[in-house]
Amino acid sequence: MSQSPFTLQSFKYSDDRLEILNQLLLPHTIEYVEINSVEEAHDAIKSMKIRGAPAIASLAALYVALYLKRSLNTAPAPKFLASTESLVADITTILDYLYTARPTAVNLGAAMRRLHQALAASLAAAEDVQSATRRLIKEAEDVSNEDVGRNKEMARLGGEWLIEQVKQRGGDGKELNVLTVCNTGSLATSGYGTALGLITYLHEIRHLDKAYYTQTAPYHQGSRLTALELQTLQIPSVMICDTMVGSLFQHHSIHAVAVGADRVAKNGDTANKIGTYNAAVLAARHNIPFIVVAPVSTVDLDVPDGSRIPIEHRPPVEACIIHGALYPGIEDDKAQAVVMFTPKGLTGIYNPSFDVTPAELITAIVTEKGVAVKKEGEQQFDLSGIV
Ligand SMILES: CSC[C@H]1O[C@H](OP(=O)(O)O)[C@H](O)[C@@H]1O
Repeated sequence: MSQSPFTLQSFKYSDDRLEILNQLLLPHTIEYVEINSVEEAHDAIKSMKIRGAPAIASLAALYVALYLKRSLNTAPAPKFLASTESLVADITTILDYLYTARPTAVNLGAAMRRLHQALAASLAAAEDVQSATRRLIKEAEDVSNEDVGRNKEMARLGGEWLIEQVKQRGGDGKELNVLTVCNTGSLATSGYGTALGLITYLHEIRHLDKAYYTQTAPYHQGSRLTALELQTLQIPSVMICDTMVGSLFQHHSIHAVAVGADRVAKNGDTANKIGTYNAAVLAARHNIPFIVVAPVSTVDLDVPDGSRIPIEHRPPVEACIIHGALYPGIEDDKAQAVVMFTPKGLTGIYNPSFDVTPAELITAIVTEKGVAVKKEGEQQFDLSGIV
């Protein structure tokens, strides 16, 4: 259950065990860490040992499932399993705590809300505590189980849409070059990925020439994580520094930019990894389609536009350090290093983790339900029909 067939799995889950791949140690060290308490789950998300909007939602939900399964197997039963009401009280505290781990990615909030709703349904149906617990375990596991299937669907829909777009622009739709930002692959999801899933799909159907990706400072999701995923999948790829997007567009034929999302507002404004907005501005300047690929659960109809999306600011020190391995000697796991490349004691550091790309710069928003485009002459999307 919830075991991904992919080489790089952001987590492993079984009936009595939940482990995450510590992404702070990638790409040089593959180390899975057990998650055994709500504090460890919260810390893993907050410290970005696990990251990526869908992956953190899955991890939080699976922690709840694990906690409940272990509790059912404990003798004597823990006090909170005395009644459905005490179950609701206990789990509500856990859900509300996990929800605070990271603020921008709406998937985490949506997953926690989904589990709140399962509890409410159990109360409304006057279910006994055993039934309510089993309902909640299933709902929590479904959060993760549903992810891979929908990722494959949006990858296919987005890939086919792009091929058609390129043909309409006079190309043959083959040998496509696609730029992406950050990491949106198996490491950011329960498997296959969103924007990186689209790129993988194009590769699988032999329509991809190369995947380009930005290093994505300061956490370096591109150079540490996307690089590893593309290498593992043997997808031809080229890494660029974040500052090179304009140069890439001037000197190479790039057919699309495909990115993931942490939250998409009702009008299509999209919060994604810092640097996404830069790429979108440059894509518009070069008339390159800019595609957002994200599950429906990333669309937040309660937020009318991007100005209302909460933007996480990471600790300043994270913009001053790089995780890696000592060079030379990168074959040695013990050579893991965190290097500070700014003067000690530096102050005045701006470190937002996300930016918001306005809908007017986005060509298409791809979800598992379809490809949304703006109506002729309009600057905003109407996403009300897809959620
Ligand atoms: C598959 S969506 C991944 C999404 O998460 C990233 O953020 P972070 O690494 O900070 O969790 C980024 O914005 C990606 O698009």
